[in-house]
Amino acid sequence: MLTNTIEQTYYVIDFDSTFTQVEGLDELANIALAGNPNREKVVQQIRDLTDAAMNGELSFAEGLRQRISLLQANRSHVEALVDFLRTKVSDSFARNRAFLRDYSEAILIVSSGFKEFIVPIVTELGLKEENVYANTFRFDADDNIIGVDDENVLSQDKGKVKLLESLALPGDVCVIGDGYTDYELREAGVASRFYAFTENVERTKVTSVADHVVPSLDEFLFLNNLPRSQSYPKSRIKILLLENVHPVARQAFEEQGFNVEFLKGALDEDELIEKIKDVTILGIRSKTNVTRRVLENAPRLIAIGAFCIGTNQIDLKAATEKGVAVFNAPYSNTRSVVELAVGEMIMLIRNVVTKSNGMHEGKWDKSANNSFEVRGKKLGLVGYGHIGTQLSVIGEALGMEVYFYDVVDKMPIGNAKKLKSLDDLLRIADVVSMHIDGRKDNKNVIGKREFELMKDGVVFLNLARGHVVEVEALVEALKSGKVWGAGVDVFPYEPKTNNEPFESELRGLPNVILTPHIGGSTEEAQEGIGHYVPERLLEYINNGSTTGSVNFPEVQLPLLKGSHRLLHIHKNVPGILAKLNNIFAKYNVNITGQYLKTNEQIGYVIMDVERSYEDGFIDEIKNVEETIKFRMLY
Ligand SMILES: NC(=O)C1=CN([C@@H]2O[C@H](COP(=O)(O)OP(=O)(O)OC[C@H]3O[C@@H](n4cnc5c(N)ncnc54)[C@H](O)[C@@H]3O)[C@@H](O)[C@H]2O)C=CC1
Ligand SMILES: O=C(O)CCC(=O)C(=O)O
Repeated sequence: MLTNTIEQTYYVIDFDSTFTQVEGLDELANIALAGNPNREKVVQQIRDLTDAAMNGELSFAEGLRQRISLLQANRSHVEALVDFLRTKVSDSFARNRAFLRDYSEAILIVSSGFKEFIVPIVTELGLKEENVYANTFRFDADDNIIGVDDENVLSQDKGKVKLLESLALPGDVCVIGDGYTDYELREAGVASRFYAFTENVERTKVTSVADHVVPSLDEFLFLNNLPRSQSYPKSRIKILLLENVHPVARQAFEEQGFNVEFLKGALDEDELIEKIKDVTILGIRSKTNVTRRVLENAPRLIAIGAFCIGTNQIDLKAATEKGVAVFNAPYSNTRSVVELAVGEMIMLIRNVVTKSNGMHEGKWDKSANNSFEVRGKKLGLVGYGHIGTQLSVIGEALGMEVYFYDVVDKMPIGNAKKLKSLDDLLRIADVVSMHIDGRKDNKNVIGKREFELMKDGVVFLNLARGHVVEVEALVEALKSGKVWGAGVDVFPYEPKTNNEPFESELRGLPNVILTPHIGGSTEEAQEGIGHYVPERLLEYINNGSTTGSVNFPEVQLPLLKGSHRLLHIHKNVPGILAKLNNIFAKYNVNITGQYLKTNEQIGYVIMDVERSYEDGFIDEIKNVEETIKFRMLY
């Protein structure tokens, strides 16, 4: 019985598919009918009856009667059900057990399920047995379930309404549930608000009549300013994933309760500006340009994940100025690019492309003319980073002499030879392969002059970025025979989606392999990237760590335990830490951990503080003049 008579708020919470992820009776049938050849059919019949009752399409009492008669369950099945339900408590309820415990006086479980399985589950999370209102089974002498307690109003139509009327709770009542019978409490006036709970199941008939739709208990607690385990509900954090990133990425975010939008193609600047307004995390590959204009229209954006190596499509300077951390996958597709380059090089030197094209036109040209081995040839790598060095190793294993040129002094791997200038490399190589990054300065690194320096009949590969090679010059060099064959994977303009046609002067030229920017597009690479980038982003969102960021100072933070973590990103000018520390002193806030890292543009200060502090403290921190972004985690 409720003993609390003070005017207060009562939280009436449904059990099946709200407190737990599943419907108790459906699962009981599943357990009881194990081994029965008709199990699937009967369980489905029970599910249909549950759904019809939850949607308000079938009288509740009739639905319950029919379900019980289909069950064929006994007491031991109920015990097995309790064990199963322990593993099926809704995630947001499990993580908010402190709220359940601290508000247990005010929380009522009102369910048309059964006390035999509800009470053990909810009391383990701190609720009170006397606050559970539900049906009870009737058993026969052999412990078989033969019916329900018909006297209990909850086994009748409008049972929840009748119960709440009889309780006459002395305060405001709000209801959280996934079924129409939960809404009926609001409709009947015994509750002032109905929150449709959609973490496990979403019924349009129910959500359409709700005062609020809450995808998790966190959202409910946030809306009602109640104590909660998450400072900000994840369901409110929008993640926009573009360019068909691997499904494991989407799953990683959804599993943690984030609100994910997934698009197959890229967006142009205006489309992205429209979409990004309420986005907190953006995921892209190489085709979406994140310009300063885009960033200026992204007030909530805290991080960008480039699901690839290159980050030249992102205005990194503007991102840093706006306090947006950028992460990439620096080596997950390295091997895929290298393998494609090796394959293309062999096909071109061996003259396979021309022969294959000829065969498709009916030409049988069996001859060794212009077909060579790669063994003993000189491989010239422009750019000796992750990809260049991998290709260096494989080139050597194929018996090639490897030469490289890099703007940075790099250690040669194996017997590779470092050359002092690009010109030296172009003069010596039989195969020139581009592996430099896509920074702006690298526009047209290879143009007419550079092709002229190359050996006659050179093989040329560009799997780096389209703009590093002047396409007209390459076309001319191919037509003149200076370049014998080319493999091109990247282009100055690339179609945004697979529906857009590909236009290029390179189309139709013989001995040219054209691929649609798929150097990194293998199942292995994409899955690897799909795991790697979300891990970095989630560490940043949940913990503040910036490991692997390409534009933020790197900070690897300990897990947050018990404190509040303040994350302050500011312009890197002298005196900010002193200003922050003065505010801490003024409010007498105890700091349990403090970390600071800077780069040329920004400073990133992380402060772990004890949970209790006066109003005004956080506002003062946010209002420090040089603040770019501020976040708080707990
Ligand atoms: N086709 C595709 O699908 C893929 C293309 N890429 C492209 O390949 C590029 C290289 O990738 P990684 O090797 O992982 O990058 P990395 O950053 O490890 O290596 C790039 C190297 O190029 C050097 N470099 C830059 N500009 C140069 C110049 N003008 N002359 C000589 N050296 C220069 C750098 O010092 C660095 O050593 C990426 O930036 C990306 O644009 C990467 C993955 C897939
Ligand atoms: O797979 C992609 O979309 C882009 C691959 C790429 O160019 C990169 O990783 O830099």
